[in-house]
Amino acid sequence: MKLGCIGDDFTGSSDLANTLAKEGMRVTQYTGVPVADADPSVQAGVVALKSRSIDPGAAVAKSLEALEWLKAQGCTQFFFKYCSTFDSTPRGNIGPVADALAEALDAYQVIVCPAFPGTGRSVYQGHLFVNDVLLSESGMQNHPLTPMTDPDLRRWLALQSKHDVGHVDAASVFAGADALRAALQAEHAAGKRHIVVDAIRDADLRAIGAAAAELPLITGGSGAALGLPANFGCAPGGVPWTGQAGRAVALSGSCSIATRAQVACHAARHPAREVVAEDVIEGRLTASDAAAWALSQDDGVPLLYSSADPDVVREAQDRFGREASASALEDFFAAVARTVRDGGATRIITAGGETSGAVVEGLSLDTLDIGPEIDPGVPALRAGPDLVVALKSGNFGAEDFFEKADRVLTG
Ligand SMILES: Nc1ncnc2c1ncn2[C@@H]1O[C@H](COP(=O)(O)OP(=O)(O)O)[C@@H](O)[C@H]1O
Ligand SMILES: O=C(O)[C@@H](O)C(=O)COP(=O)(O)O
Repeated sequence: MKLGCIGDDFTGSSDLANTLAKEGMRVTQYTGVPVADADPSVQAGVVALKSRSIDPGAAVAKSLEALEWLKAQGCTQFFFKYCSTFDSTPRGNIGPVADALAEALDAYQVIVCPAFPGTGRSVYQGHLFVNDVLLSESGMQNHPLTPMTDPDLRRWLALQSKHDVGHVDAASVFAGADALRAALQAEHAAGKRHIVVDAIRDADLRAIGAAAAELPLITGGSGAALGLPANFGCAPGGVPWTGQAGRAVALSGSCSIATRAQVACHAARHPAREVVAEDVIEGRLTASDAAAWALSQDDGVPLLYSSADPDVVREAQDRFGREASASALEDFFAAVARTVRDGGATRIITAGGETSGAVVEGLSLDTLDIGPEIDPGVPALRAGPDLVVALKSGNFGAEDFFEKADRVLTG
C-alpha cells in the first residue's frame, strides 16, 4: 500500500475511493480500522471512520489508530478526507484530527483544500463556495449536526486548531506546481502549519497533487486527491464491475436540499414511506415493521426516508435533543438494513453520511470494493458475494439518483 487515507465518514470515504480508482489506483475501503493486514495488491487504502460528529478526543484517537495501521501497511503518504462542505463545528473535528495527524507524522505545509469543482465546491480567497453562493448561504447553515455558518475556512479552522492557519491564493495555484510549492514554503516560513489552498478547477487540483508529491500529509475533499495517483505512476482507466440481481431497498436519513429533491422525485415513481422521528423515538414505528413494508413491495425501489425540511428537523431536535434524535434514526436505519439484508435484499442504497455509516456498521461490512461512478463522488460498491451498496453523500447526486444508482448496481 502506498497511499493511506483516513475518511471521517463513510460516504466521504467512498467519494475519495471513487476518485482514486478513476485515476487508476487499486483501492479498497475498510470499515473502521482493520485487524488483519491488507491484501498486498491494494495501492490505496481508505479507512472509513464515523468520526465527523463524535467527541473530538474520540475522533483523534480513532484517526491515530487508523494512521498506525496504514503505516504498518507500508504507506508513504497520508490523506485525511473530510467533507467538501468542511462539515465541522468550532470544536472540531477537522482541526483536532489534522493537528494530531500532522504531529504524528511530523508534517508541515499541511494542505487544507475541500474544493470539488465537479460538484460545485470551490475555494477562492480562503472562502468556500457551493456553486455561486458562499457555504453559509448554501443550505449547509441548516445542517442537523454541523451547521456551517462561516464560509472563511481560515477563520473556521483557526477556531479548531492549535496551529496557525495560512493561505495560498488562486494566483499562486494558477501559476503551477512550482509557484505553489514556493507559496507553501513561504507560509511555512511564516509559521503556518495548516495552509488553506484556493482551487476552482480540476487543473488547480492536479497542480496541488503535483506540488504535494513529497508532503507526508494532505487534507481535503476528494478533489484534493485528484492529482496524487499520478505521483505513484498510475493513470486513469476503467473500473471493473459485475452487477447484482435481486431486490433493492433505499434508505435516506439525509436532510440536505439535494436529498430532499431526490426523495420527492423518487416518491413520485416508486413506493416510498416517510419515517417520522417521533414515531421511531416513541416506538410507534419499529425497524422490523419498516423492513417488512420494504420487502413486501413488488415493484420499483422502495424508499424509507426521514429526510425532512429544516423546521421539521428542528422541532424533533427541540423535543428530543439533537444527538438523541440523530442516534435514534441512525440505529433505526441500521436495524432496517440488517433486516432487509436478512430478508433477501441484495442492493442497498443509502443517503447521508452519518446514516450510511450507521448502516455499513450495522451490516458489519468489512471491506468495500470500488465500482463505477453513479454520479460525481458516488461509486457503486461491492460489499460481498451477494450484496452491493451505494452510499450517497447528502449533497451529491442528480434528482433521479436512487433510480440511477439501482441501474448501475444491477449492472
Ligand atoms: N427528521 C429528522 N429529524 C431529526 N434528525 C434527523 C431527521 N432525519 C435525519 N436526521 C439525522 O440528521 C443527520 C443527517 O446526517 P447525514 O446522515 O450525515 O446526512 P447528510 O449527509 O445530508 O449530512 C443524521 O444523524 C440523521 O439521523
Ligand atoms: O466531500 C463530500 O462532500 C462528501 O464526500 C462527503 O463527505 C459528504 O458527507 P455527507 O454530506 O455527510 O454525506
